[in-house]
Amino acid sequence: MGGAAMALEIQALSKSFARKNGSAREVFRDFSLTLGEGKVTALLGPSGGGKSTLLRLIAGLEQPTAGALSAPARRIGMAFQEPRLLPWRSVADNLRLAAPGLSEAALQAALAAFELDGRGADYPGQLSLGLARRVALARAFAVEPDLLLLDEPFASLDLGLHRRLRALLAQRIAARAMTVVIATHDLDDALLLADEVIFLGGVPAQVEQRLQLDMPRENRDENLTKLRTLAPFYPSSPSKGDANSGAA
Ligand SMILES: Nc1ncnc2c1ncn2[C@@H]1O[C@H](COP(=O)(O)OP(=O)(O)OP(=O)(O)O)[C@@H](O)[C@H]1O
Repeated sequence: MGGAAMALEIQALSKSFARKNGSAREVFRDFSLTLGEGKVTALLGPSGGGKSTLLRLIAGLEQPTAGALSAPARRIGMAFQEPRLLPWRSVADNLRLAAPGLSEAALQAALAAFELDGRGADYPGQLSLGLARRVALARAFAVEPDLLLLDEPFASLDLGLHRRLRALLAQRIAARAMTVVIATHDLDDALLLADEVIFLGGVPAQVEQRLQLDMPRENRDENLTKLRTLAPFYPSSPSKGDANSGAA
């Protein structure tokens, strides 16, 4: 296991969508990026900038218009912007369907990791958005991924829930060796979770900046104000001005 091993190589990738008027929306043109094995990468950028599209391309859910993505054969765990649980299946069955062969002990551990003890028999319709997001994350981990793709995993949660879930995710990331890509527009998410932050911008999207974060993850909460100064060009999320990100 070499430190320089590549988890994912994106070479000269282009992706366009057809607009209703027939013109093309060019999301990526000749876009190249290499992500390191076992690293946590945050993709940061404005809404509509191409983050979800890039995750979907990496996952193989979308095909590039041109260019190539090379990734070793791997198990992919993914949590989408919307939790996308199967509504007619219990929480436990949602996990079992994603991870066939999941033992009962592993199922319970996956639920417990996201504070879902006792929720296995619930149905998605009974869950708040915060709980549904926890289930979506537990499901992504249940597959024991070596590539974990997370698209705005805390979107639309109030600040307290956002922080709590982020802290739980940080614990799970620390506990398992895997390559992680998190799309977010929240600078604090990136600063608290990532080994590297990739700032995307422009149309078509380009890498505007790359920021390596060497500080141990467990020390970042108390240093968040300092960490934010590493990206003075990127606005902190409104309503998240205080330094205490509440990992407790
Ligand atoms: N299936 C699609 N058909 C047409 N256009 C699409 C499709 N998917 C994405 N787009 C367009 O591609 C652009 C990038 O969208 P994308 O969802 O990747 O951005 P994003 O950075 O993830 O934004 P957000 O945070 O709002 O999800 C947008 O202009 C979007 O309208």
